[in-house]
Amino acid sequence: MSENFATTGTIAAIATAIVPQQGSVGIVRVSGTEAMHIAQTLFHALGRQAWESHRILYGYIRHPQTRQVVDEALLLIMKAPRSYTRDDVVEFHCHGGIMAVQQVLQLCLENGARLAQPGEFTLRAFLNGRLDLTQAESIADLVGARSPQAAQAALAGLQGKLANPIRQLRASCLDILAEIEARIDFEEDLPPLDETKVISDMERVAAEITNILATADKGELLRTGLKVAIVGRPNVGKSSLLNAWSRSDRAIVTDLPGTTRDVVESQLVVGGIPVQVLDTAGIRETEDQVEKIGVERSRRAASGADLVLLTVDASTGWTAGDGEIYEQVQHRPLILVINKIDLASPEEVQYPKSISHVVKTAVAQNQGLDALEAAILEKVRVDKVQASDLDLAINQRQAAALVKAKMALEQVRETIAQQLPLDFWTIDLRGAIQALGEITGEEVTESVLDKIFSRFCIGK
Ligand SMILES: Nc1nc2c(c(=O)[nH]1)N(C=O)[C@@H](CNc1ccc(C(=O)N[C@@H](CCC(=O)O)C(=O)O)cc1)CN2
Ligand SMILES: Nc1nc2c(ncn2[C@@H]2O[C@H](COP(=O)(O)OP(=O)(O)OP(=O)(O)O)[C@@H](O)[C@H]2O)c(=O)[nH]1
Ligand SMILES: [Mg+2]
Repeated sequence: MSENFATTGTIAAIATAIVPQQGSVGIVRVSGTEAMHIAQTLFHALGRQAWESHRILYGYIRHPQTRQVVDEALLLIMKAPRSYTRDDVVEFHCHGGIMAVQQVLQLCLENGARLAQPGEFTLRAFLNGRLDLTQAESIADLVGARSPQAAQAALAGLQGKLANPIRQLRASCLDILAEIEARIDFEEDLPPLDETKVISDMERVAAEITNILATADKGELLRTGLKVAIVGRPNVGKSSLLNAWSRSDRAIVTDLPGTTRDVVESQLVVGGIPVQVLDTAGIRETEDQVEKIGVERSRRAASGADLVLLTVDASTGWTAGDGEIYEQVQHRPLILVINKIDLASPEEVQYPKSISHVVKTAVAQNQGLDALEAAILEKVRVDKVQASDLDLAINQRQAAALVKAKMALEQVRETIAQQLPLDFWTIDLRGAIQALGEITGEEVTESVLDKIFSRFCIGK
């Protein structure tokens, strides 16, 4: 392992949010051989309570030298191997805010622990065999989930709904490999290799890989979500759209053109997909210094978004200003929102024929938002996320490894077709086994682990 991930020693970290005012309880977690000793040094249990595994003790945390009380707290003990990491774990459940947990963490560090790296508790759970790599990734997904559906998909992964089929595929490949290798090693004693069966077994594996690969797009959408920028001329109703859509007063709305100066964002869920919506300053030529910067930010938001909602005003029709904005964003995935249809017929709006997706709204009356959501899902070519999608939704790392495995299997087919000797068959078959093993972590390099676990938060 890299020095970042030294697997020995006792690690400690604050496991709960460290934003002030963001929790009524704060937890400091400690894992490793010194965990129990640290607990006994710092924690003073009241009365006669047993220091046993899976017990909660009530008492005080005290500075071991000054005896000064740092907090009134609970102590949770989980002895190896019945813990999150499979090592001894203790947790100090302190009062929330940041003062208590920061002091308790400091005391842990002064008494035999070192600060945990991001994801290091989960890394230990992986290295100690409690979790496979897909389950560890699911934990990061669960913590980062921005929609109930994304959380549900992460939980399925945590329960092994990806690991199990991948392990089975790898086991099938290992069986095929054993069949072939036996023929290489003990050629004379065995019946000849059933080539047709080898091929059909490999095809079954390849077909299953294809099925699993088909879940990657949805997995990506559930994990990273969509960034949607609302752009248009001043006063067309962009901020009103953000507010109506998010059922909030997030953005200032007035009848003065040029109200919004900065990018205002809101987090929504559309058909199960987390969506970050950006309301932007109305785009126009202006001499106002502040507004100029705002307009520049609008352009940047549009070019950084997965989808642009070009919003126009039905009561003014399509104007030259709309045309100029369209020219700037037309190469991006785009939906035209014709707003204020309570004031004028949308049929009067002469928009360019190159625009394929059009939605008519009166956002001030909450009209047309369902149609807008439907158009967004259609534009990004996904159906609403179904419950069955949430059982299996792979990430990009897993997809890349599956593609590698599939290509390796195709290569074996090629080798067989060319009637090359058995030794050659095994080379690519081993490649497929290796790629499948990378997904669950049976075969994984340190740099891959570094990449996966460094994305975790500290304390996880
Ligand atoms: N206070 C607290 N809450 C938490 C966690 C935690 O670590 N601490 N968790 C984590 O972040 C999650 C719960 N996950 C956990 C997963 C496994 C074990 C555990 O001890 N597993 C043992 C089996 C225990 C037994 O058999 O009784 C094991 O798998 O070996 C504990 C928590 C969510 N809530
Ligand atoms: N009648 C009607 N008025 C609307 C509708 N949507 C917005 N408005 C009004 O249009 C005016 C401008 O709305 P905003 O949401 O501030 O417009 P904006 O596009 O954000 O404007 P800037 O921030 O200046 O670019 C306000 O007076 C809104 O009440 C609508 O659907 N119908
Ligand atoms: Mg605005």
